[in-house]
Amino acid sequence: MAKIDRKDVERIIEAVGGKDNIDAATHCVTRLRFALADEGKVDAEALDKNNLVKGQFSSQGQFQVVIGPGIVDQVYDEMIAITGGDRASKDDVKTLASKKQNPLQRAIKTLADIFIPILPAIVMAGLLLGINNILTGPGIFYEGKSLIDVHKQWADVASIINLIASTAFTFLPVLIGWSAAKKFGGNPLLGIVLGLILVNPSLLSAYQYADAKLAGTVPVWNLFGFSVEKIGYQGQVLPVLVSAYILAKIEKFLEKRVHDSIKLLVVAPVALLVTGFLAFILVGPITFAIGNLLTTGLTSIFNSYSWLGGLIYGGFYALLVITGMHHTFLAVDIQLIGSNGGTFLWPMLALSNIAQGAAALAMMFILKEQKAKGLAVTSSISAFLGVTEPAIFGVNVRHKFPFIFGMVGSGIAGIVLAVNNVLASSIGVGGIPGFLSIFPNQWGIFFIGMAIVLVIPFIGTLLYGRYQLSRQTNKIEDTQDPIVNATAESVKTASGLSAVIPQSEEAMNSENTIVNIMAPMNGQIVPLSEVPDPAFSEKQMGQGIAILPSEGKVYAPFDGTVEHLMKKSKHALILSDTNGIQILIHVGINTVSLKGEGFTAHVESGSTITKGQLLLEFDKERIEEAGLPVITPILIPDGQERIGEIKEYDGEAVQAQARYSRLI
Ligand SMILES: OC[C@H]1O[C@H](O[C@H]2O[C@H](CO)[C@@H](O)[C@H](O)[C@H]2O)[C@H](O)[C@@H](O)[C@@H]1O
Repeated sequence: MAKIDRKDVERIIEAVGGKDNIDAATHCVTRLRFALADEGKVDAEALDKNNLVKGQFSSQGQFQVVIGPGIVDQVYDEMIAITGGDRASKDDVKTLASKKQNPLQRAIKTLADIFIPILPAIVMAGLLLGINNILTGPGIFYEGKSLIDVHKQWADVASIINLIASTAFTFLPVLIGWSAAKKFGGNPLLGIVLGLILVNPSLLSAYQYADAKLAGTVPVWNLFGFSVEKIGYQGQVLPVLVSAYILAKIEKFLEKRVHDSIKLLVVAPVALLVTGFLAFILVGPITFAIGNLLTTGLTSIFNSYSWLGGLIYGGFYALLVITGMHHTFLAVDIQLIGSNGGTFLWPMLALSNIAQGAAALAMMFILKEQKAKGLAVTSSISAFLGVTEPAIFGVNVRHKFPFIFGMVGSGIAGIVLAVNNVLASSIGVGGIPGFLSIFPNQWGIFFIGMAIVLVIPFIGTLLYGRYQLSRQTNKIEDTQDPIVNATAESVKTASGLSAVIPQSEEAMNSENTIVNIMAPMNGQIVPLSEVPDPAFSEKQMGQGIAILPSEGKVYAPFDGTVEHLMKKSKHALILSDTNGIQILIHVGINTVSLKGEGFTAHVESGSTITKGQLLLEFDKERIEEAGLPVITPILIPDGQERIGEIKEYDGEAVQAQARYSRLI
């Protein structure tokens, strides 16, 4: 194990602004992760000059100093010894780091954190409302009449479906109250009660408010001569969000101050009473007005510049998905439905899903490798059903042009929808089933949009992909590697690159020792530059390749030893072969945050391994569900002086067969 110079560690501490600038520090298998009080104090130049530092960058409020596998834990230990600081967990650093985000970033994240947990309930309700739309919409099956007008025996079936479906929307403040109270650190049960208070049936429903206001029949409470409107907040987002924040604050305030013996009697009743009064007197009326103002503003912008709005939202929605910001718009959709009875944003979301699916599907005809083809098909089906991450991260972004064609198709369809003011009556299942949530009288135009997002991304991707493929094939024929030709059988693959399968390992031997490292997993080999993490893509720690795994298994690429397996998270392994050559296998990106969930290790640090042995299993779906890329960098960390040259190969990875690199 390499020895580190304490002075270098001291210089790192100095370069990140000194001990006092470090709020918390932790490390993963490759880097130190800091929550710094002031990132402005970082001396990037000094870090660059430091012998231990391979790279540095800031992401989501965390400052990361790339050290490399094998020594990062030593550097961390030394740093803790020097600073006398506490060892922090990754969560501590994350929490502190999130405090470094600017208010807008924090607000976006808070909204997403509140709405993601309630998404399944809303989507289920939207799907059922869609079925109800089909049963009750006139003109779908019969001229001017609905299905239940003609087949009256179905009327009550539709009525029950409607009741089940509309419940989640009618009582939406209850769902938001639960999720928001949890997020703000309060008691979720009190959040539910708060939501129930805001939609209590004895209040005038928000849906009837506008008519009652016109008729002058809005009921009021008289509080010592002061009138408070007795209205509910059905379908509203802001009143319950703000009230839940106040509730959690009061609750936490009381929790700290009230004696344990009377907590039950005091905390919840006082917190709810104060919040309830504030909600009806102040928060409700103000936020109700703000919510309506925002939706009126957004609607009038879309009415005035509908084509531009459609182009921007439709075109860039898939980019929002990449950043995870898309869930924030759920709140806007819900507010639009609550205030206007329909949302013009959600139909574009549904078509954007289809566009990315169509582009991924076209890749099935471009890619040659069977597993990559399989991924293209399955991920496109998922996108057609409303979940696009597998298509976006697994196929489209990786090849870039399918993603762009998806955005182009979706932008054009967005214009068509926006100009025709196509509305969704609810949040439904995105993608193709999305039509169920569109008002049936607008299905025609929605289906035109659907045709656009099927045809443009599909044809565009197919034609451009074929053109690119033929160009690359020509290039390969001109520039084949003579060493490879002399010793191995070259196979042209989907990406037009060369995957090399050696005829025999002996055939590769020369005077130098050649270490052939076999692929540790099945999948598609891609260049490190495609890994969405600069520590890997910029080769800050070493050379190597990345594999898009087709299954969740890591095998031993050679005979040797497990030098290190991340104990808790199990997401990364350092292996060394019998010559002492070390490699790092890092399953997915930021998967350390899963804390081992979805990972099963079959070896431990120090285990002896034989080529082809199953080392680790991971649940690809679990990683993708968490919104994390499953792409797996495999590195030969820098600093191994015995290594002369590293050759990297591209193409299909077949565990223990396809050679992905050799060291001379
Ligand atoms: O916002 C409502 C929609 O939410 C989901 O879709 C969105 O989030 C997915 C997961 O991040 C993402 O894959 C998809 O592209 C987004 O549109 C849900 O799957 C949809 O059914 C729902 O309408």
